[in-house]
Amino acid sequence: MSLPAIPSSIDLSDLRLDEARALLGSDDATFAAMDAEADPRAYLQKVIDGLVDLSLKDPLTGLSNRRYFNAELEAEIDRVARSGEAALLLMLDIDHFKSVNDTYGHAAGDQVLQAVAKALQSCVRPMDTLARYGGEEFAVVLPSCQPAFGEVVAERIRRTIESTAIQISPSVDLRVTISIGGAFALQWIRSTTLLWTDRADQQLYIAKSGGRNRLCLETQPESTVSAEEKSLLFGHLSASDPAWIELTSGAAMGSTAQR
Ligand SMILES: Nc1nc2c(ncn2[C@@H]2O[C@H](COP(=O)(O)OP(=O)(O)OP(=O)(O)O)[C@@H](O)[C@H]2O)c(=O)[nH]1
Repeated sequence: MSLPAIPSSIDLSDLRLDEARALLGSDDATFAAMDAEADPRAYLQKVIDGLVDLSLKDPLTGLSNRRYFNAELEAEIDRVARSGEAALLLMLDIDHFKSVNDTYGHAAGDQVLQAVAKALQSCVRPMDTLARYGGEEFAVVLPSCQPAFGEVVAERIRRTIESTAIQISPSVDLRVTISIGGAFALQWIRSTTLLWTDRADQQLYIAKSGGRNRLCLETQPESTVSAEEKSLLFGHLSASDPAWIELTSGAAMGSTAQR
């Protein structure tokens, strides 16, 4: 098999199917017989890494893509249903982005998307998942996020974007704003990614129609688990047990809505 020159990074659009099939079909003896300089194993590994990246990341911004984000959201729903911890989903949409494209061109629009993605990354914790959700819309899920903290983070994001100068040419710096809608996970209840994102999207809609460059967070929904259900779930704990005190306190069940 003749191997292509081994590039330092793989552009998957250059990969020919017969080459990929030959590499995948190679056994150890074939690899051993190949020119050591060409290092087909490294090439194959780069192809695999490239395919994994492609399936999980948005190529323009390098953020997680929607597919990966939805899987993370699903996992967070599961975690919240089991632990009752607070978790916040934020949907973020650049304001009047069409006019950036219309005025400065699509390439400049792409630069703005990349700059916004970078700025957003600087505002979130490593444990948060940030994604390009589509077009000019981003999403972030924040595990272990109490309402007061969520509001602070969302406001920090809004201000960071507003104050970021984006250089699209040597003489043009742009500034854009972002609208943010947020919704907390339903604690102790297994919801769906669709219902959760719908609730956050409704808040985003309110932020947009309220004038843009603002955030709207849904108040944390009351837990629908009654005191009786709680005692069935955690009845094995005594009332003086610290775990019971934590579980039945407002902080654990998120019964108060803070804005
Ligand atoms: N440059 C660039 N533009 C994109 C990309 N994806 C979507 N868009 C553009 O994003 C724009 C979205 O426009 P609208 O949905 O009208 O929203 P908007 O102008 O931001 O207005 P509001 O959201 O209501 O504030 C459209 O012009 C799309 O072409 C992309 O990958 N690159």
